[in-house]
Amino acid sequence: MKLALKKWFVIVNPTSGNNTAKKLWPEIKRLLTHYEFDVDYAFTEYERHSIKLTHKALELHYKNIICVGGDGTLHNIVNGIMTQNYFPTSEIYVGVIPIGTGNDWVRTFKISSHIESAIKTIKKGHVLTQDIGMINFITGTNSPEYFINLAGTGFDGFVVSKVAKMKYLGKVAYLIGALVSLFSFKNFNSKVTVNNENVSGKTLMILIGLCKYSGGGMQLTDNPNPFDGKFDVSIAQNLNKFEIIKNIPKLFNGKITHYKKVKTYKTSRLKVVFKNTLPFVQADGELISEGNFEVKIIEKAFSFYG
Ligand SMILES: Nc1ncnc2c1ncn2[C@@H]1O[C@H](COP(=O)(O)OP(=O)(O)OP(=O)(O)O)[C@@H](O)[C@H]1O
Repeated sequence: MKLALKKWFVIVNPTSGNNTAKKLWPEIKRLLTHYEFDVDYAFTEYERHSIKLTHKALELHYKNIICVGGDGTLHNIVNGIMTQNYFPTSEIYVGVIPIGTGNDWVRTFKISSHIESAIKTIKKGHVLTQDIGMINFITGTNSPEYFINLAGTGFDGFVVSKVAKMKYLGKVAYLIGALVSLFSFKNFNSKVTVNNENVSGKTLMILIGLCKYSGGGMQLTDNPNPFDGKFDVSIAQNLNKFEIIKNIPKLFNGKITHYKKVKTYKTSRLKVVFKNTLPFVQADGELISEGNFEVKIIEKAFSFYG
């Protein structure tokens, strides 16, 4: 078997950032060579292909992976890392060259969206190891889904389903997606079990955060720390359309968590049970499924250059 410990495997999602990754790849490759990275690479050919490419890279003993794409590509690489048995997950090192629409995860760590600066960050070789979230659906046969940034359900998942069709608009797609969703989304009934407390009733959305930003720069959880072994959870209760519109600036400046109908928690696990309707569940901006679920933290599971 090929031993590739000092080589880098680059996973390129050509569709990221409205297909800009494909156009930028020759320049990225040139810069990687300039900074003396010894790379092999593969383009993703279909949705979630990064999971399989990650498995393949690890099978070939590449422990250094570079993600060229957005939050969705990184999410899939994380799911590839968490579902393999070749190496302990924290001993696999990921570098990110952000070419997405939202690029939310990198904002927390101030990894630049400028290609050469992002490559320099990887070259510096400074490794951080953060916590990962694991979602298990209680009903159905879904295998666990892992997330690195933020998972959510309700209005949040509904917006993600709308945004998927409008990413050609760029970062503003998230805000427009939220406004469009206002007219069709209905609050749902849920019971959230968190820190031995049951929070029941009409709910707008439930957010489970590890890092600070989502939805193209929104700050929806109170004070997330990806290294403290805890999620920052926000439960937005029965907000009406007027209250949502009034609070739009607070979605971006982080003050939404201070609103009277938003409850916040720090916890390492929680359970969400729905009554009647089953809203979409999203993880790192990717729609994953519907249904009752449990979430727990896996401490210090993901290592990256930052
Ligand atoms: N070859 C492909 N064809 C179609 N979809 C793909 C392909 N490769 C990957 N994907 C899917 O593309 C989706 C979006 O990728 P990604 O999130 O990286 O870009 P983005 O949406 O522009 O960025 P962001 O999530 O930061 O806004 C992912 O769900 C991934 O599964």
